[in-house]
Amino acid sequence: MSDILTVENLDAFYGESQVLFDVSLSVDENGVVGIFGRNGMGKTTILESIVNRIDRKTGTVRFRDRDISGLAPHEIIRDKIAYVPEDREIYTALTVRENLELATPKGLSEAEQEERIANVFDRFERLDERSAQLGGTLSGGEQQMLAIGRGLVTDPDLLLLDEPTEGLAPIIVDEVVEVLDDLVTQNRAVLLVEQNITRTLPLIDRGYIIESGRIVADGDNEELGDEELHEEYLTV
Ligand SMILES: Nc1ncnc2c1ncn2[C@@H]1O[C@H](COP(=O)(O)OP(=O)(O)OP(=O)(O)O)[C@@H](O)[C@H]1O
Repeated sequence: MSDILTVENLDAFYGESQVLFDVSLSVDENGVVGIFGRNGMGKTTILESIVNRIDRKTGTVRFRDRDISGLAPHEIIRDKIAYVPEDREIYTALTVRENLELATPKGLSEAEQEERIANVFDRFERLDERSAQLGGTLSGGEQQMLAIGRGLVTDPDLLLLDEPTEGLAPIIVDEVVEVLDDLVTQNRAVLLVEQNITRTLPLIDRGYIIESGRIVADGDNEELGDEELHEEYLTV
């Protein structure tokens, strides 16, 4: 199967300090790929490099056959990549519906925009019930759903998700995992960054483990289920 995303020999820096070293990875069309690692290992920086939100990087990022390494973040998003960052970046003073409206691409007819939003409400009943509620008053799990919903209204071919289960109570993690499980059965590719390998490993087809900015292991979800790998690279 062909790749939707190919990252080759990526190095990334914050100022003088290098945080990614020769990272190469790929996501196949409709594939679900995970990147796992402890805090501060460089997972977010990989996603930020893909959407070019990083000051200094070298290496190549290709979306399908196109080199997108030099594109501005908004051009990358227009290229049908949605990025759901770790801090969710929802508008706390706007309602759920307004958050979704703002994320819907310009240039669609009103009917098309409405359809995109209706699709999100169909998928996330909790958001539908709270459509007039302010973003800042949602629970952590609901905010995560809204952040994912904001990605989905762009109808992306590739969804980049940064730690969607982070900071959520176990019962809410269950709900978010259910949402992700549903998402990954659709015709779109997902690149998921997580510390929580136990809960999210069943969702992925393939994955990578990162340690101090370097990929140290990769494999299918059975191979990445190895306890020794978890001990060495993931247990805190
Ligand atoms: N804006 C920044 N300026 C300087 N250093 C940074 C910046 N952002 C991240 N770093 C550093 O880069 C390294 C990788 O951080 P990154 O956020 O990519 O890790 P992570 O694996 O996503 O961890 P976390 O789960 O904590 O977000 C860390 O050492 C971090 O301190």
